[in-house]
Amino acid sequence: MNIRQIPRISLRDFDTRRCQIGKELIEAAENVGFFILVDQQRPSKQEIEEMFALSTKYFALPDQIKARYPFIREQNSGWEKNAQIRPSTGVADPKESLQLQYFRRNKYWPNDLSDIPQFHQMCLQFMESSQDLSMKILSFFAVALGFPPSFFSEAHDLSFEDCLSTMRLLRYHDVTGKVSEMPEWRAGAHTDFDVLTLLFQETGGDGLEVCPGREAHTSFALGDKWTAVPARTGEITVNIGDMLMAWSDDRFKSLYHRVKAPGPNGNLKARNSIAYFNQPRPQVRIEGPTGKYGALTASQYISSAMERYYRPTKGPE
Ligand SMILES: O=C(O)CCC(=O)C(=O)O
Ligand SMILES: [Fe+2]
Repeated sequence: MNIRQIPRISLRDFDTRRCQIGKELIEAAENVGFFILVDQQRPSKQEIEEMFALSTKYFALPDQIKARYPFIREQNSGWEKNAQIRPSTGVADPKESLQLQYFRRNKYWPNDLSDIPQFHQMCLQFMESSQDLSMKILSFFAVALGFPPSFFSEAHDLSFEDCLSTMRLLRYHDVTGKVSEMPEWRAGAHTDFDVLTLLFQETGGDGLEVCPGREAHTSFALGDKWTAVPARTGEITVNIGDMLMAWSDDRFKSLYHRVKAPGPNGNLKARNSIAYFNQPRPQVRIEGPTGKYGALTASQYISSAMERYYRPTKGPE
């Protein structure tokens, strides 16, 4: 398979067009694994712009302040800078990021940012609207797999104390004057280990590329045919993660993706993105309808994936 086009799916008039939207989502999940949502009600373009403005303010804070909540691997929470070494490249992504897990919001989020007092509240709201949209999408996938429509909403219920869904604010460094010293990739090739990722990009921040052709969630399938995914503020790039590929017995595809660094004539300014990773509650059993793979709990799946994903991660700098 050699995709040249990432499907664009309009969510306009969601309630009256449910059937058509569901068909398009399932087709995109089966045949591609990446798609772009447009015309969604929430998170609205304005909410997304406000979130990017908040993220820019956060990353502009001095490193000593951000380092008060350092990345802790066991908790998949906190701030890192130049510390995530992707196994595919062996070098650290030139970026900084902050991971916020919904259920750890009281202890592990920066709740003391005097320059950005609205930080906690805005992140919370953005996660909640990302959650609602994710569950709408996942209800179609649940039915397609023969599960009840609420199957994934129950597995990802944010009202429980332990739901692992995570938002990640990302900022890839400004490379003005430094192009020749920078690694080729802003984010090295990887798959996401969650169930479903919503990725928010900003116009001007191109570089995301995907590699089609992965047949099993256990395989690497790193080909050499990469397709660019355009970055436009207000649209939402969605991709299937490894856990959903496993849960669907490999029917829905979790693709390798990466972020290419700009060349000398590209946009050298910092690139922001925001990811919302849907991860189920730890004791949920991941087992597909045909039983192709043995059942694992989400907690077991995430621990082994974190090991692969972050194996060589350095401590915070
Ligand atoms: O920044 C991007 O566009 C992609 C980020 C990503 O793939 C990730 O954090 O898993
Ligand atoms: Fe990713």
